[in-house]
Amino acid sequence: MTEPMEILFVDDEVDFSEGCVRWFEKKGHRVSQTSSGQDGIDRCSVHDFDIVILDWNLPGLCGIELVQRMRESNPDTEIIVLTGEGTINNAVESMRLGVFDFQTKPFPMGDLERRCLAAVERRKLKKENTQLREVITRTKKPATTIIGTSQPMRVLGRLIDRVAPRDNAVLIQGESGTGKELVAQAIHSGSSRSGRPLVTINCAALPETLVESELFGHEKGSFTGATQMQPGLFEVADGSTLFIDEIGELPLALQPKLLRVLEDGSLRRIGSHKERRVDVRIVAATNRDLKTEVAEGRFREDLYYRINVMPIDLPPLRERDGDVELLVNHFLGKDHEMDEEARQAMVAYSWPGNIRQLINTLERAQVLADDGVITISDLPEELRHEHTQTVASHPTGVELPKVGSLIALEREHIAEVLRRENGNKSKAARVLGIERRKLYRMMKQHGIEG
Ligand SMILES: Nc1ncnc2c1ncn2[C@@H]1O[C@H](COP(=O)(O)OP(=O)(O)OP(=O)(O)O)[C@@H](O)[C@H]1O
Repeated sequence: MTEPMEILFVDDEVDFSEGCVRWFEKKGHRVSQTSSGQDGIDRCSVHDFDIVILDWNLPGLCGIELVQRMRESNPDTEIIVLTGEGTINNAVESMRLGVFDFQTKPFPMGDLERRCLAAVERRKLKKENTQLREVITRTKKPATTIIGTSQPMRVLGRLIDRVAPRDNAVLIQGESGTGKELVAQAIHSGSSRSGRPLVTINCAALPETLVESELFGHEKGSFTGATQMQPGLFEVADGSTLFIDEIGELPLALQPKLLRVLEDGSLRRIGSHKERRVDVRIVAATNRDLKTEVAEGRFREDLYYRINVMPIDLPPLRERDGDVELLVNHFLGKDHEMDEEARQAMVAYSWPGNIRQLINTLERAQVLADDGVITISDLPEELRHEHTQTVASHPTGVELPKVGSLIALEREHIAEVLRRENGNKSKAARVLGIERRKLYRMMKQHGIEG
C-alpha cells in the first residue's frame, strides 16, 4: 500500500481526466480535476497539492506560461506534464522550468502512478533539505546528557521514558535553569521522531512582532522587511518535534493560531491564504505558573488544557540531594580541581539560578583559579557568604535546614548582580544566564528599581 498523494489534474479532455481521477481514487489517493489552466493556478494558490498533472496545450494559456505561474505560486508542488503532442523543444523547455517529468499520451496508469510516487519522493527530499538547512541556521544544539541521580531525578528519568514515545503535547514546568530544554531534547530523542532534528523557539528571546513570523512563516512582501518568503518553524519541524520555550510569553493574540495547529495541524503563513498541514509534536516549557496566567487572563484556558496533557515538573537544584557534587565533577573538566572548602560551599548554596548558575559559577571560577585549583576565594560573594553563615552557626557540621524564603534569595541575587554590573541590564542578564526580557520581568516582580 503506497502513501496517499494529493493530486490535481489540469486537462481540458474531461473524459480523460475523469478516468484518471477514478483510477487514482480507487488506489486511495485524493484527486481533483479542472479543465481550466487559470482555475488550476488559483487552486494551487490556496491548496498544497503534492503533484499537479498538466496538459501542455490548454486553451488560453500556453504550456510554458502555465508551468511558470504554477511554479511561482507553488514552488513545492511537483509538476508532471502529460500531453497529446510532445515536441522535444517543449520537453526541454519544461524540464528547464523544473517540471518533474514530461510524457506523451497515452501513458499507462500504473506507470503514471509510479512517476507520481517518484515525484513525491523528490518533494520529500527537497523539504528535508530545507528543514535541515533551516535547523542548522536557526536552532542551536543542546547537550544531551542529564546529570543527576537524586530521587526526584530518578523519578523524572522514568517519566521521560514513559512520555517520550507517546505523541501527545508535553508541558515542562520548572524554575529558570533547571534543564527544561535538556528534558525536551531527551523526550524528542526517545520518540519515533528522533531521526529528525528537534526544532526550538524561545518566545521570550524574540520581539513579539517576530514570534508569529518565526512560528508560522511569511510570504514575500507580507510586511515591511519581508523581502523573502520564509517558512515558519512549524513547517521546518514537520515530522519532528517543536520545542516552544517560555510559552508563557506567547502573545495572547497568537494563542488561537497555535491552538489551531495543535488541534488539526493546519496553519497559514503571514500574508498567505493557503492552508498548510503539518505533523508536529509540541513540547512546551515555562517557568511561569500557567494556571495563574490563565486565571489572570494572560493565557488562554483552552490552549493551557491542550498543551498540559502530559505535565512534567522539574525540581529546582536545591531539592536534588547529591546532584551538585555530580554536576561539579562533570563541569569542572580534567584541567581543574576544587578544594574541599569550595566544594562544601557549592553544596551548601541554594542555587536560585539552578544548573545554569552552577555552570556559570564554575566557568568564572576556572578563570580565576590559580594553578588550576578552585578555592573558596574564586567563588562569588553570595556563595562565600552563605558558606560562612552555615559554618558559623554549625561548627559541628550538622546538616542545616535552609532558612529564608527562596523568593527573597532570588531577589537578593538579582539585585547583587545588577549592583556589580553597575546597573547594566544586558551584562547582568548574561551573568544570570537569562534573557534580558526575563530580567526586566523579574525586576518588576521583585520590585527592583532599574
Ligand atoms: N541535569 C543536568 N545535567 C547537565 N546539564 C544540565 C542539567 N540541567 C541543565 N543543564 C544545563 O544547564 C543549562 C541550562 O539548562 P536549560 O537551558 O535546559 O534550562 P531551562 O530550564 O530551559 O532554562 P530557562 O527557563 O532559563 O530557559 C544548559 O547548559 C543545560 O545543558
